[in-house]
Amino acid sequence: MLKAKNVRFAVKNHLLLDEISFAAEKGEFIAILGPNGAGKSTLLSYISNELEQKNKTVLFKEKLISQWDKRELPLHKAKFSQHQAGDITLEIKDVVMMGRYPYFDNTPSEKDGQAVEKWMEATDTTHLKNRSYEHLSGGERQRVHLARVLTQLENNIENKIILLDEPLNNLDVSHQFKTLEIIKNLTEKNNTAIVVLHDINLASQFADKILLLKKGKLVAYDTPANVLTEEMISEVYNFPCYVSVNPINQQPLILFGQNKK
Ligand SMILES: Nc1ncnc2c1ncn2[C@@H]1O[C@H](COP(=O)(O)OP(=O)(O)OP(=O)(O)O)[C@@H](O)[C@H]1O
Repeated sequence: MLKAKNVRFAVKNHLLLDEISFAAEKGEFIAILGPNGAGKSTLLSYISNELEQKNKTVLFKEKLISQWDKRELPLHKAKFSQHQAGDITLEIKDVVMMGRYPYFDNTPSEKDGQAVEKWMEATDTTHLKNRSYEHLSGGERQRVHLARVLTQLENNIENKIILLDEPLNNLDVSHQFKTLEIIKNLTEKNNTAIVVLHDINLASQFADKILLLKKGKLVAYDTPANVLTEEMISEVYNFPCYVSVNPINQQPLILFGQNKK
């Protein structure tokens, strides 16, 4: 579905991504984890073809991502970025409708309107539809952009990919779980999700695979049980931890800190 082969990316002699290779299969939920500055956002932007227009190291559906038609790719791939513009002067329903821009020229169709309604409902943003964006809270803004990105992928195409950079920022616990469940539902329909997360336990609970980064290098890429070990996590995050078992789903449960006794 998506293959990255020896991805290398440098800015002014500073190597941000160092020979990273991995393959994401259809239906997989992949969480990218790693400390601040590890290269998580850079990797997500790179595989999304935002950093190097002649990128020859990322294949999406067997074709170089840089060679995809610019109008066709947004129907198969959507990206949620960490930093959203703060000065949007539109009403919320129009912000979400931006996700349908690849589908119409001047006037949205009924289908476009239905897609907007569907994903506003799912992201719990319907009640905000006539509000102006600039006055929304951080978590509300986050959910509006999530609705926009999901609306973009509302079509009959199979095996789509969604790339999300810290989608849980500013969300309360119930909206964090709702968001992860939306992503999980997409992957259960054979779409692929690659998601940058900071919460290791949520990644452990929801992801099929963890891609662990440190200083631009891929440290591990495997199931949560194989990646989230005490040795690996305390080494990568440079912080002591204890790994237990989450009684809800039997996945690794990471507890940070040191026993002071
Ligand atoms: N355009 C750039 N020029 C120079 N350095 C950059 C540039 N973009 C990113 N970096 C540096 O590359 C490193 C990786 O950045 P990136 O944003 O990918 O990290 P991250 O793992 O997503 O971090 P965080 O968890 O803090 O969001 C950081 O040290 C950052 O300062």
